[in-house]
Amino acid sequence: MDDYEDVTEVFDGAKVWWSSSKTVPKTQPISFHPVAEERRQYRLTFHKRDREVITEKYIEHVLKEGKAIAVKNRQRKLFTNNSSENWYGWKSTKWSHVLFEHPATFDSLAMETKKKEEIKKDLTRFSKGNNYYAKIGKSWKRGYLLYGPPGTGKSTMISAMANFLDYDIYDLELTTVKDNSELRKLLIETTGKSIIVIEDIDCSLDLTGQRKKTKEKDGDDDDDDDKSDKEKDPISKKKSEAEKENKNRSKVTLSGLLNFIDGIWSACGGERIIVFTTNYVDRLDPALIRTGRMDKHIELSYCCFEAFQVLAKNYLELKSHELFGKIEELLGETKMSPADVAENLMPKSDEEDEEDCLKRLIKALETTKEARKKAEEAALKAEKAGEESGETPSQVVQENGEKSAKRGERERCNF
Ligand SMILES: Nc1ncnc2c1ncn2[C@@H]1O[C@H](COP(=O)(O)OP(=O)(O)OP(=O)(O)O)[C@@H](O)[C@H]1O
Repeated sequence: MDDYEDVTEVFDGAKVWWSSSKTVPKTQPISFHPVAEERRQYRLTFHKRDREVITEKYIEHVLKEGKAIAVKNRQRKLFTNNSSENWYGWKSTKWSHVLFEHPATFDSLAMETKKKEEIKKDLTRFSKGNNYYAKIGKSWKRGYLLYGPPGTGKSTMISAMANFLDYDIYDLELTTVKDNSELRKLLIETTGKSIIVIEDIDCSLDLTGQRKKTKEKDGDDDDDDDKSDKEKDPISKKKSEAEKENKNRSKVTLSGLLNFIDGIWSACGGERIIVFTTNYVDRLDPALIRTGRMDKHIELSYCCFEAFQVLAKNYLELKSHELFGKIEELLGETKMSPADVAENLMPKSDEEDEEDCLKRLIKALETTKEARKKAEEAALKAEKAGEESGETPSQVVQENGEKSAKRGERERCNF
C-alpha cells in the first residue's frame, strides 16, 4: 500500500477497510543523537459481527501472505567472513556481503539429467522438511560433499543450488579463521535459509595437525640459538619469518569443525545446508564425510556427451549437428573438464559460427587425447626401465604416482 492509500477487500464474506498513514519525525538541528525514523501505520476497520473471522483467520492470512511476498522480493546475498581483526569497533561485522547475482541454474549445469533431477528432489525434500526434521528429532540441516577435478562445476553447482532454493550463501574462508572459538562465533551469526560453503576443504583445514605440531616443536628448539646470529643469517631469518607466519595461520581443527557440524547447528536454528568441495576426496578424514555430517556425496566429473549437449545448447543454441557424433566419440576416449569444453565452445569473435566452435573443440579433444597417449607411453617406458634396473614395476609406478600427487598437493595447497 502507498502512503495515505485506502484499500478494501472481502475475506470469507467479511468486508475490511485498510488505510495507511505515516508519522514523519520533526526536522532536528544538527545533533549527535540518532534521528528518529519515519513510522508507518496501517488501520484496519471491519464490522463488529465479523470480529471472529478477522481475529481468528484474517490476521493470520495477512501475515502469511506478507511473509511470502517478502521472501519473493528478497534479494539474496553472498557473504564472506571478515578477519577477526575487523570484528570490533563501530559498525563492524563478522560477515560482509554483496548481492548474489550468479545466473547458474540446474538447467545450465552440464551434468547427466538423471543426476540433476535426483539432486533437485533431494533439495526440495530438505527445504520442505521442517516438520519432518522436528518429528525425527534432528536439526534441520543437510551436508553435501561435492568432489571432482578442477573445472567440473562444483562452484557452479553451489550457485545453482542457491538459485533453486532461494537461499543466501555464506562463503567461509577457513584460512582466515584463527581458531575454533572464532569459527563458532562466525557460524552462530549465519541465518536460516542459507548454504554455508567451505571450498577446497582439503586445503583449508589442518588435517595434518600432528605432523605440523612436531615441526613447530623442532622450530621451538632453535629458540635457544643465539638470536643475533639468527638475524644475521639470511636463511635463519627466512625460517623465523616463515614460523611467524605459521603461527598466524588458522588453528581451526578437524574436531572443531566436527563439533560445529554436530552440535552448534542445533543451537543456531535450522534450514541450513553445508557444502564442502574438494578435488581430492580420498584425502579427507572419513570422520568428516560420514553420513550424518556430509549426507550426500556428489561426484562432478569430466565432460560426458550428455553434459556436452547441455553446454552446446547454452553456448551455441545447438540441439544437434553433424559434428556431434565425432565429439561423442572423442569425449568417450579422453578426459576434458566441462570448463575446458565450455571455453572451446565460446565464440571468440563475431565472425565465428557454431561449426567453427565445434571444430575448435574437436581439435582440442584430439590434442588432449594425443598428449594422454604420449604420457601413457612414457609411463610404460619408465616401467620397463625400472624392470631392467631391478626395481619392480609396481615400485616405479607407485613412486611416480606419489611424486605427481605430492606435486599436485603443493600446487594447490599452502601446506
Ligand atoms: N558442469 C558444468 N556446467 C556448466 N558450466 C560449467 C560446469 N563445469 C564448469 N563450468 C564452467 O567452468 C567454469 C569453472 O567451473 P567451476 O568454478 O564451477 O569449477 P570447479 O569444479 O568449482 O573448479 P575448482 O575445483 O577449480 O574450484 C564455470 O564458470 C562454468 O562456466
